[in-house]
Amino acid sequence: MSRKSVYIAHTGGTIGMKKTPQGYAPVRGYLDEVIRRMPEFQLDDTPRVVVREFEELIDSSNMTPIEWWKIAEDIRDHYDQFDGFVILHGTDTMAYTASALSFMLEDLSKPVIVTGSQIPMGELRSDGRDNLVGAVLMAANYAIPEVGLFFHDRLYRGNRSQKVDANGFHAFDSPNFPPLAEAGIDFTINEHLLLPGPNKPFNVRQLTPPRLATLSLFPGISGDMIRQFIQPPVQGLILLTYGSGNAPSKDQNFLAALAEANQRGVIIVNCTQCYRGKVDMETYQCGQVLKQHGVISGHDMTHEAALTKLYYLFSLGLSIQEIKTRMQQNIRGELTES
Ligand SMILES: NC(=O)C[C@H](N)C(=O)O
Repeated sequence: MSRKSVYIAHTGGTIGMKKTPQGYAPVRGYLDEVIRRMPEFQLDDTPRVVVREFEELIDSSNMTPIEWWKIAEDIRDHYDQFDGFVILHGTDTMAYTASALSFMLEDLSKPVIVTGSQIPMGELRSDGRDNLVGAVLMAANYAIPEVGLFFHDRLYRGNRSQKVDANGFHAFDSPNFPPLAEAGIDFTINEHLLLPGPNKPFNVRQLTPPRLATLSLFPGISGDMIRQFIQPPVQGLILLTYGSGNAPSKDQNFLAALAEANQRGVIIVNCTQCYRGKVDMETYQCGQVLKQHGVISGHDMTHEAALTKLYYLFSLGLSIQEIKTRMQQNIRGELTES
């Protein structure tokens, strides 16, 4: 059997950072060198890895759809030459990038696994080594036709994942979907959870980012605040609501502001503020009013998935009605249809 090969794209993040007088910052040429020296990659049965460092290494707080496109293009350009792909990325916006890539990489048949670390690779207690080796082995050896996020011994579906701990090593979770795989003494792949492989050739979709916004409800929010927030040119809003999708039902000004935006063609998607569970706008009157004023359900999507899916659907050039319909349907395993 020929040796497997994995392409590693290094975009930045703590994993490749060094201490500077201004705090941790990415350093060019550093991580490539560290990986080259790692004994794990000298073994005969470890996959062959090629590391490509991005021109500008960034803290992932600086990620935008422009960087997502650079990552997607890079995968496209190397797609045929490698068995799998690992994206080294900062943890802060890793779940957004994993979600965005899951939509942008259409008809994916090879693993694309995003990972990073909480402590830089060059430091004694770094979690980067385990995360990198685990991600590379998953990407090389298993038929995972989707975008995953590997962290602290677990592989999560990219568009189901969220950063859940700012300090701990168990920094990610996918609250509404079980892990796709676990790394113990053996790797356990939950094959029944994986997406089916594609029946069309791989394609990469560039996003033409619409003007989107996210707003989290809080006691005391007013209709005027909402109205200001969703002024034109905003085209879509992810509304983070209470519990199973509830909002203040007695504030007519608040509801009118939503209805006006809906009339203008703004797509308002209801996602819960809760860590786990789904939106159901039928259960409570405080949910039903949102539906009556044009808000659509985000079901059990993460906020990251809902936002990046909206970016993606706008980029397909669909009508507002079609976008609303497809937002509420499963397209990449990001949503559980009930
Ligand atoms: N652990 C990390 O990677 C955090 C860093 N600020 C980043 O997201 O780039």
